[in-house]
Amino acid sequence: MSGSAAVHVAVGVIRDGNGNILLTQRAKHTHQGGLWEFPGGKLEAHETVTQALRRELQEEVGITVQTAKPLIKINHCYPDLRVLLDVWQVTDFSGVAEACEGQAMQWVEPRQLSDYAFPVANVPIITASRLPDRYAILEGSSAKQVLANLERIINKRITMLQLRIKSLPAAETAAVCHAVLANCRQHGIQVLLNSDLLLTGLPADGLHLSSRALLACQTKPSPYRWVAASCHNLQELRHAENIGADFAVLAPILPTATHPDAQPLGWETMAKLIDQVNLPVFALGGLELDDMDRVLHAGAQGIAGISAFLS
Ligand SMILES: Nc1nc2c([nH]c(=O)n2[C@H]2C[C@H](O)[C@@H](COP(=O)(O)OP(=O)(O)OP(=O)(O)O)O2)c(=O)[nH]1
Ligand SMILES: [Mg+2]
Repeated sequence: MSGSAAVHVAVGVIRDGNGNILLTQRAKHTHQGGLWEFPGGKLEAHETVTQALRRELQEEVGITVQTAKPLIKINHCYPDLRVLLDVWQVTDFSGVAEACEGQAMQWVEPRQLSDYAFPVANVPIITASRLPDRYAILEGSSAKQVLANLERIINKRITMLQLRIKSLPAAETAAVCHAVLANCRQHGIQVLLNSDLLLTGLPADGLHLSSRALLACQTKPSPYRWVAASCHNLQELRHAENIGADFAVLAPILPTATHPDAQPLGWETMAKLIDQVNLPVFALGGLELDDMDRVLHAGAQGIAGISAFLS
């Protein structure tokens, strides 16, 4: 199968006003029959992906797409078929969803997606649909500064952050981590601890591997709700994918004052790298929130940043 051209499929992760996601069940006799899916279907000749998305979602679930943004692209080789799943997040639509082809249909909370049996190619789509489009990196050169930065991040309505404290004495680091975790819990922010922190027993939501820690892992560290990894090139991205990391952060995309010596990847290389892995990837380095649209269209999950969320 690997030699034949991939079947290009437009797929919609459709959300209602409460954040629930629409699932339908594939007909028994079809490819991957009986499994649950995000509605969508194959591009017809001369159709763009957004045209196909619009047509398929009208045909299958009777809705008219008003706003959609790219979520993730998955290249997957089934034993009998190679597919390119071009997944879009539908954030606004008109009409009431109905099962136009007699298929089973459900609105499902993101955390309940794991209760449904999907085609194997869908694993990173499910992860992507549970992740935000902004991932903050919380740092600071003193306890006071870390907490002040957290305050600004909270005001930006961030829902996920990486805690990366490098330069504080051990006792102060532990105290600050506890304070950050308590504050984040209160505000519904998920916290991933950077692997360099070397603190055990903290009630965090996940682990963020430095690229060095990533390359030292042969399997996904457990038990963590989220495992993320810092990557700078294709080798690291592939390694993150191979060990089953949930997502990666790719850097630096643009020149940045924090890493003046690092060679930026640029937009084109970033898009090419992301295209080669089936993994949600946040773009980091010199980006601002205004770049979000361009970042999403380059294939990324969203923007990661230190200063991007501090203004
Ligand atoms: N729509 C959709 N297709 C998926 C998902 N995951 C996954 O592996 N696929 C695969 C199954 C199929 O091989 C292909 C989608 O084809 P399809 O059967 O939906 O195509 P279609 O709606 O145009 O159907 P048809 O006209 O050929 O009957 O992609 C998913 O979440 N949604
Ligand atoms: Mg279909």
